Amino acid sequence: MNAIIFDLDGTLIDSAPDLRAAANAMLAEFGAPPLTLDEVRGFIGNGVPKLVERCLAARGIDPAVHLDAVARFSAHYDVAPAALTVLYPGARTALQVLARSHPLGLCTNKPEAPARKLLTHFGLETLFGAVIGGDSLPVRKPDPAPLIAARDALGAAAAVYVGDSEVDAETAQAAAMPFALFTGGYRKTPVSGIAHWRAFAAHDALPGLILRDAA
Ligand SMILES: O=C(O)COP(=O)(O)O
Ligand SMILES: [Mg+2]
Repeated sequence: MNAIIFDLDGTLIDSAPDLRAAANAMLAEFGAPPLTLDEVRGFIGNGVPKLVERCLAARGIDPAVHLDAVARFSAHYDVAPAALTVLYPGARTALQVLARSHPLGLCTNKPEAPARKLLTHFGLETLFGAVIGGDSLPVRKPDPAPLIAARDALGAAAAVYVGDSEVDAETAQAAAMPFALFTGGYRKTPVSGIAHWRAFAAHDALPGLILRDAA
């Protein structure tokens, strides 16, 4: 049975407001003014260390404080990652429908602890047979290893990856998996420039999109 593996931020959940809140709390500790939601949204996709690096650069803060800044960001984010975060409309139903016939996995660049906390918050943790975060392995997406690890953990020979970003498309390609692109997430470039097998703008369409070949 083919597995279906999901990205998290910008694919299942709109988490940018909480990431922004943690980023701005961290920046305030360095005496820097806040970033807008659009700015922070544009920094998401390559994991927390990269997000923090981009925040520091945007505010002209010395990159030498990076490690300290990552710890400060995580201290803010990890206590309440779901305060302002919502599931995309239709995401829960789509997951429930797909879980009836396929093993589901999660492969995100978000660290594993807050990723699991978010799944639990939304009551989704039992739907996922494998959860790989950005700190679960020594490498993160776009390296294909985390995606392959999620597939292997599900005991599946093949899988489809569902994500929202250029990084996800590159990861799926490197792992030789078909990629379904959610067009309403945090991508930075036009859909036409992102290699994909299928694309969807609303989660209600996802089960049909994936199951139509699956029989
Ligand atoms: O943490 C990030 O930067 C992005 O997380 P994602 O891989 O779930 O989109
Ligand atoms: Mg994403």
